[in-house]
This record gives sequence, C-alpha cells and structure tokens, in this order.
Amino acid sequence: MTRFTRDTEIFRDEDMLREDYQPDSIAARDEELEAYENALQPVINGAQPRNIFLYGKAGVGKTAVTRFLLSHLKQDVEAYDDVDLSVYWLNCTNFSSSYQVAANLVNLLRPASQQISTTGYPQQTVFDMLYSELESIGGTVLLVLDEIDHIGQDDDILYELPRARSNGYLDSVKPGVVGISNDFGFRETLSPKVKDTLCEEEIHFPPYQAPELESILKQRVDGALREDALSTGVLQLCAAIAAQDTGSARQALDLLYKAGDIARTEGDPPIVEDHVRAASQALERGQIRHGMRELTHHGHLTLIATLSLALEDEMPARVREIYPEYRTVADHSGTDPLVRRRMHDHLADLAMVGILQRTVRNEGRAGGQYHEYEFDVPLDLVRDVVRELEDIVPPDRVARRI
Ligand SMILES: Nc1ncnc2c1ncn2[C@@H]1O[C@H](COP(=O)(O)OP(=O)(O)OP(=O)(O)O)[C@@H](O)[C@H]1O
Repeated sequence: MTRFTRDTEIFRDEDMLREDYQPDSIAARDEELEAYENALQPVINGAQPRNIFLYGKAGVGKTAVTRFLLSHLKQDVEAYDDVDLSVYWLNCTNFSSSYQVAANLVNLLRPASQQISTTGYPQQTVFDMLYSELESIGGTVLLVLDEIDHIGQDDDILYELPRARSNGYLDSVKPGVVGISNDFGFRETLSPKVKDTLCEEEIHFPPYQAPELESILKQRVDGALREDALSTGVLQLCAAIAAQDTGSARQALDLLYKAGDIARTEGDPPIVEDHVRAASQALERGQIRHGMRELTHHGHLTLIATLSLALEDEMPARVREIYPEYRTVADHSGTDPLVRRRMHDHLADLAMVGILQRTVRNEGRAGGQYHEYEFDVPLDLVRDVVRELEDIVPPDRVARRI
C-alpha cells in the first residue's frame, strides 16, 4: 500500500516559502536597495570598500537584500579584470567578544586542517593571524558580520578591521565590513570611534507595511503554490496580520506556509481565510511554548506555582499569595527557593514576555500599591508545556494537581 503520495492541490514548491529560500528578486525595498548599491559602488570601481551597517527588526529583509546584492556584485565584477572580490559571512550569534569574532574569522578563512583554538591567544596575535589570512586572499574582501550586536561593548574588531589598511597592517588587500543587527540599541552602545568607522554607511530597514508584505507574498505564490490553491483575501490577511504584529516578511511567509499546511493536512483545499486564522493561532502558540521552555529553572518553578494557583481558581494573585506556592514547588523539586524579592523578578519576567499580565492595584486609602498577576495565555497551553517539564517537578502533589 502506498503511504505517501505527492501533493497535487496546494504546494508546487513549498521550499519557496521556507526561511532559507533566496528570492530571485526583492520586492518593496527600492530605497534601501539604492542606498546599498551606492555604498557598494567603490567595490566595482576597484577602490577601498565602504563599511556598511544595516539595522532593522527581525525578518525585514536585511539578509535577503544583502545576499541578493552581493551575489549580483560578484557576477558584475567579473567584467573587470582588476577587481578580485571575495565575500565571507560570519554569523556572530554565539560570539560575545571581538576576540571570538576574530578567531572565528581566522577559521572561516583557513582550510579545515589549519584551524586555531578559539581561546588562549593574546588578542593581538589573533588579529595578526586574521590580517595574514586576508593578505593571502588579496583583492577586495567583504566580511559580512551578521547579528553583530552579540559582541556587545567589546567592539575593538569593528574599529581595527576597517582601519587595518590605513594603519599599515594590510597592504595588498582591501577589506570591507558589512555589519548586520536587529538590535536598535546596539548602535547607540558602540564606542564613538567604532561608530565613525563602521557606520560610514548606515541603512535602516523599517518594518514592512501590509501592501509591501502583500507584494512579497505575491512574488512567491506562483512558484510555491499550485494554481487555484489560494482563495481571495488570503494573501491580504497574511499581510495584514504580520504588518499589525511585527512588520516582518518572515512572519507573513510563515503564516501562508502554515495555512497551506493546515489546508493540506485537513484535505481541505483551497487555502481560505480560516486556515490563515488557524495558522496564526498555531504559530502564536508555538512562540509562547518556545518562550516558556526557554525560561530558567526558577522561571519554570514560578510558572508552575502560578499555574497551580490558576487551576485552583486562585488567580489573579499577588506576590505574597504566589510566593508560598512557589516555595512548595521548589521544595518538591529539591531546589533551594529564592527569597521573595528574587522570585518577584521572575514573575515580572513572565509578564515581560507576555505569559502573565501584570496590573498595578491600590491598597485602599491608607495602603500603597501592589502588583497583581494573571495568565495572559491559554491555561491548557501552559499546562501542556509544564507537563513537558517533568524533570523539574517529579510526579508529586503539585504535579498531580497540574
Ligand atoms: N523585500 C523582500 N523581498 C522578498 N523576500 C523578502 C523580502 N524581505 C524579506 N524577505 C524574505 O523574508 C524572510 C526574512 O527575511 P530576512 O532573513 O532577510 O530578514 P532579516 O532582516 O535578515 O531578519 P533577521 O534579523 O532575523 O536575520 C526571508 O525568507 C526573505 O527571503
């Protein structure tokens, strides 16, 4: 018996709706493309590249636009014998210092057999290794440092690297840095000398508006979906939901993909607005679930305590009511409880990530103010996640209640 058969009704090429798909053309970013092209012009002229800093929230096209333009640039420089361009990408998510970025760049540029340890050298030694690798590549080298904000204030490399040529460390190579960040605050925390060097050309990517998201979706659907797989209003709804929430193209594409998936699983083509609403809910629940799983150990204990009270109809509750329950949960899990004030920080964190809602209340005429907490997400979802945290609270009184 055949278990699997190919889709015939919804997807033609579902990979086109996935995160890592590189679109052939960029929609709705004309201004940014123009500014970016201008900033890259020195490369094609055979001159020293400018340093470029891109910033904007997650999913607004910073990576897609960079990949698109750099791949065109690489093609177009072929027409000029005197320009030899190499491009390297480094995702800096796991690197919290200039040292780590430099060491990982060295390894990116070196063959597998000559990798260095990413700890233990003096910083200048690693920088020297990096310069020597760059020299041996020669020509124009663009280094794209994605998620660069993770290096925080340890930002020497963002000054040293772009200046290496003028400071005499490099001779035959022209390096350029493209820094990408979705942390608006990062630019402000850069030291002034870095700001001047790295942010020679700054390009801001604002969140997308609904019509822009719609045009991005439209560009994908012909290749991604089968004819007649879409009913009227679906793209508009995906675009409207994403524009209202984050302004991210990733969210709009995820919504459409998930809606298609639901229509497929339910054997219910074409994709209609209800599938999009269901997709939006499913994705939102996925995010909340992810947020809850990522909490620290005491965050989880605090979550369990609040859930336990909610299931007993004892929420909304204030800290002094939640704290004893937290102590019981901590006790059952074999953990030393935090003092009340520290546990309150975890409640505040739960409120900050949108799991709890926090309301300020007044204690009558003579009293001061206090905070009251209640769940801002469906309890069944919290309960599902808490059940998956079995290793934290073993089956006992509290867990049974949950
Ligand atoms: N203007 C656009 N035209 C076509 N596709 C786009 C456009 N903007 C974004 N996308 C698509 O949306 C998704 C998210 O975009 P991208 O990865 O470039 O965002 P980002 O700003 O780099 O986000 P992050 O900061 O999270 O890395 C990708 O699949 C990308 O192809």
